[in-house]
Amino acid sequence: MPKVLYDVSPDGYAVITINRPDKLNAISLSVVSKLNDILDHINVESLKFLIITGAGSRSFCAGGDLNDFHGEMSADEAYNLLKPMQEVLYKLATLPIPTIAWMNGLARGGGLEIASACDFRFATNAANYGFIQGQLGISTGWGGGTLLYERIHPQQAFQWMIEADVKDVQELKEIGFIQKIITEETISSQHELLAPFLNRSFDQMTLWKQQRLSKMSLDSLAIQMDNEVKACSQLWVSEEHKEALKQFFNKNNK
Ligand SMILES: CC[C@@H](C(=O)O)C(=O)SCCNC(=O)CCNC(=O)[C@H](O)C(C)(C)COP(=O)(O)OP(=O)(O)OC[C@H]1O[C@@H](n2cnc3c(N)ncnc32)[C@H](O)[C@@H]1OP(=O)(O)O
Repeated sequence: MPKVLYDVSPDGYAVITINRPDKLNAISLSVVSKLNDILDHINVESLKFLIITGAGSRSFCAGGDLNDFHGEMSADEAYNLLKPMQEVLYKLATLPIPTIAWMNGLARGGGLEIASACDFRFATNAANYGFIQGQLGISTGWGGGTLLYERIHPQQAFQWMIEADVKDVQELKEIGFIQKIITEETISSQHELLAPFLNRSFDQMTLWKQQRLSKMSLDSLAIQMDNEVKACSQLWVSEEHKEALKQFFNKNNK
């Protein structure tokens, strides 16, 4: 099965599905390349909005695949490893149509960076969500910290990064990270959460997205996201990060 699925609905929206449910939809390097390819070829003129989700009911995305995103390397090598996914997130964040992260299950680390790249986040109440990079001795490596500051109050973003805790949907709602709680997970044109998006015209959706993007300084966004990758690359080689990876692999007997 393809690791990323792309489906276009006749009702005028598209769905990207990260399709590695047995690995909690962790982002491998091959997933990065497929996401990049899809975003480069989306026919935005024929779409009202784009959804990104994860396959299965357990996980939206457990972050970077630690089998691919690890190993003895220099800070420069870590930068080269992280940078392509940062570029994917920049493309997602600046797509000319609205985007929704359909958080069908848990999210960790880079999974929340993907969600932060989207304009809207709808999350299931049956899971929990953590910007846990702080626990791993690193910072956000794909530019998602910069994006988080665009989505919620800076004080809340700052605190979440430092505390690196796992939150439930009520907490996410309180800090304004998610807009809706999903109780019926299947994505369909009949879903009540999608009705307001489907009832608007193509031109309305594009215009409102343009308006939203005009409130962000895109050049500065690109620079800040790149700086974030550089900063994470420096932490990548720290003993704290190596120790955190060792614990994951010990637990999973890898
Ligand atoms: C690298 C980029 C960086 C960034 O820029 O932000 C990050 O994304 S850092 C964050 C990376 N992600 C994590 O650290 C989360 C790792 N996963 C977990 O801690 C746990 O899986 C879980 C999310 C707490 C769920 O635990 P549990 O219910 O016990 O499930 P398992 O651990 O058994 O996982 C099932 C299955 O999935 C594999 N898996 C899960 N997460 C990843 C991952 N990030 N990379 C690779 N593989 C992952 C896990 O190994 C299991 O596979 P099998 O052993 O083959 O069954």
